[in-house]
Amino acid sequence: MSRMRNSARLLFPRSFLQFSRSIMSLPTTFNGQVQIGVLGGSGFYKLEGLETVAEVNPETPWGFPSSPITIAKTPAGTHVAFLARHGLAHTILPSEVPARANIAALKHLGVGAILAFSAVGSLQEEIAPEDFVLPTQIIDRTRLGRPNTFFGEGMVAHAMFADPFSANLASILEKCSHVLEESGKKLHTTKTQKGDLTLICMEGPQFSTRAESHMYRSWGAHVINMSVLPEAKLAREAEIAYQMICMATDYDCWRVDEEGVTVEAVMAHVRNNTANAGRLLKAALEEFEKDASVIEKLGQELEGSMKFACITPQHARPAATVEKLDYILPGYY
Ligand SMILES: CSC[C@H]1O[C@H](OP(=O)(O)O)[C@H](O)[C@@H]1O
Ligand SMILES: Nc1ncnc2[nH]cnc12
Repeated sequence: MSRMRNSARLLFPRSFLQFSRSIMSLPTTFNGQVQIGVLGGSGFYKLEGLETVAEVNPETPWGFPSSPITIAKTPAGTHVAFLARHGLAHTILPSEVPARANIAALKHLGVGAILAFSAVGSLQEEIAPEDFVLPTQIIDRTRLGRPNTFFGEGMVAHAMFADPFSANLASILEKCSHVLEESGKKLHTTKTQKGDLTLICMEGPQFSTRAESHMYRSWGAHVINMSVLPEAKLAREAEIAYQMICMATDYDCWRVDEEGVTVEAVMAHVRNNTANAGRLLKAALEEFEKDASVIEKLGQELEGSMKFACITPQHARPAATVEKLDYILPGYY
């Protein structure tokens, strides 16, 4: 036994062994209520600085999520669920992200509000790499038919999506802009911008051509990624308040004298962005905790909306579909 342990030491560094032991001993179920969900994007694969209380990997009616979900607790007792959108080792293409399973798993844990982090290209001069943006609008440029609804299979529903993000979540994040200012970066919001901030969601995985980048700018768009859809639509159907936090990594390819965007250029800013994302999240959680009713209200923001969004009369709803939807909207149909 001790010989086995010694040979493991030779193969793996002590820190790795300690890390895997701590993961192995975590509970794999969680029966409490998780209030906040966090989706980590490129470069943001784990939650730092909070006590981890469980790691779950639920099979939802739409399959398994992108990664196991880490459940952590703040010192004040708020539970936060963290999920890595592209998997822990970044193995999932934007078009392949199992967004339905991700959102369903978070909702089933009780999550009422999601903070979704994303690396984006900037389409405007004033949004510099490493600035953050709270978008208010989306233009859908996805092309490969990513599954974008929990409905179908005999049940038809149409969710309202005119304002795809949660203004209440955004206003809490706005109060934390000092976190970015302390490191010389900006948080761009409707207030700083004096109007909407539009996020283009392209299919990828290749970056845009220059002509596309110019076209998006002519549409008045501000930032571009490959991730917000269908995530935001599914959060809406699951009645979860959702806000994306865009972290600029590059100027895409509209600046004519500059090289086009590459993964290398993106990754050069990801480390600083992830550190700032952690700080912003910590400040936002503290902001939520100043008034317990804030989180409760966020969870109630969309409550009941999907009951009335379903147009299929009760007698025509297939039992199997109702059962599936019960996972995210229990007792609704
Ligand atoms: C690594 S550059 C392109 C990639 O980055 C963004 O991912 P995420 O939103 O998960 O941070 C973008 O949407 C693309 O998927
Ligand atoms: N320029 C860009 N286009 C699409 N997604 C991105 N993610 C980061 N930079 C991007």
